[in-house]
Amino acid sequence: MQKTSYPRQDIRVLLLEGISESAVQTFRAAGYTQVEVHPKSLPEDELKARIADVHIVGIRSRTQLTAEVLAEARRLMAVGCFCIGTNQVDLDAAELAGIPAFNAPYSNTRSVAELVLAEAIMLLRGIPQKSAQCHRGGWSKSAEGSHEARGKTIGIVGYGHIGTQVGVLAESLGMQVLFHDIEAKLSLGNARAAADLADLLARSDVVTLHVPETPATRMMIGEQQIAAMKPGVHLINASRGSVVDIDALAAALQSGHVAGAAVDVFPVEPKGNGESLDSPLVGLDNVILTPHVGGSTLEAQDNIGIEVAAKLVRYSDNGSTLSAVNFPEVTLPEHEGSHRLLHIHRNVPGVLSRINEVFSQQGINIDGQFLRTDAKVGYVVIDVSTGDTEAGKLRAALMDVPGTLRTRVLY
Ligand SMILES: NC(=O)C1=CN([C@@H]2O[C@H](COP(=O)(O)OP(=O)(O)OC[C@H]3O[C@@H](n4cnc5c(N)ncnc54)[C@H](O)[C@@H]3O)[C@@H](O)[C@H]2O)C=CC1
Ligand SMILES: O=C(O)CCC(=O)C(=O)O
Repeated sequence: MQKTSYPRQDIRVLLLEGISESAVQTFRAAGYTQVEVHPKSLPEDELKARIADVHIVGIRSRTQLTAEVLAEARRLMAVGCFCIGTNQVDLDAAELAGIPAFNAPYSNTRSVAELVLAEAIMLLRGIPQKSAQCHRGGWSKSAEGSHEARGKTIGIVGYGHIGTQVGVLAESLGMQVLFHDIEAKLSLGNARAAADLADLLARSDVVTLHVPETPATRMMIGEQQIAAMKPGVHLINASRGSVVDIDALAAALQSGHVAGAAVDVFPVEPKGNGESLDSPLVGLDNVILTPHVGGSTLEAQDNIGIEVAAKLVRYSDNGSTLSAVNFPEVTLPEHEGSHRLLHIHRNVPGVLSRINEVFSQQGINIDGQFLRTDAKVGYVVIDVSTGDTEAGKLRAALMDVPGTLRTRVLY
């Protein structure tokens, strides 16, 4: 069990992977002066050493916060994923260490959708091959293999925030929109749900993937699914590299069954700028390769910086876990004039009554109490009107309650 109650200027924030300056400004404006920024992810050994000393860590998609790394994070109180995907964090391990993780679920949605639509047009026109030929001194002016987007069918796998935006933009070009999702989804515009994935694959001229990385989406597009697509189909993957069998895709691009592809995410991505991409797709003229930049626009990064930093500040200052991805969500009022005790514990019977006993034994009246639980963890927030010494004593007693994972006092 860790001690994690500090004044703001003692809270150390580590931001990795070139997180936007807007995040730094958001922390500073809130009184957090110890903000360290790194342009890249850190090698695992260095990450373990650095994470041991910080209270808040901010990452993007490259840093793997595994259970092993989190075990070194003795002081860590919150994780910020300055992106949409949170598959790079062992969310269960973080929760059981009493560490909520926050992300930005919408701030780069539009950026990904715009890139995907642009790529669909480029692929339908055969522009990647034509551009590559021109770069090599070739000149092949021909309409062969070039098509308008208008009237073609785009099949969207994963009709969530990004998928629906892609659908709306594609319809504005006159495309037919088909989608497949595991959840029942409201169709926007004239989009239609496919009967199933196989139906979508058989009917689409362009297939675009917008699912999260889960056990069910790993390799969901393999040799068999690619074979089930129309000959001459185009495939776009800006979701996660694990979703597509990259060797099967490379073979289908070489055979021409898949006419073109745009790939932004890879099973193994370089650790930083300057390292090269190792992929069977490298060197294929009919492939647009991008270095995981679907969400990398200045607009998106600026918004993500503000959004995630504000969530982290709110949790640190106030205890609110609204929109945490792995934690019971509590929206809390301000606590001016009172001390706020945060108690995170394993969700087992009897903990709450032991917590309340601590207050009655010390003769302290509770001003307000908030509780949320999920299957693994309970999160109790208790406001009391006491001095610093009494709050410290209460916290010490709360730390001894069996099942306690973490406590904090907000002054
Ligand atoms: N290339 C990039 O830079 C970026 C990539 N992403 C990736 O895009 C993913 C999607 O983002 P959002 O649309 O915001 O997420 P979202 O959660 O709004 O939508 C995902 C959709 O996929 C559906 N889904 C989940 N499992 C499925 C399955 N097995 N089959 C069919 N549908 C399934 C969900 O029901 C949901 O509707 C993120 O999880 C992230 O991995 C997100 C942002 C930027
Ligand atoms: O911009 C990034 O680093 C990651 C973008 C991404 O893949 C996401 O938001 O899930």
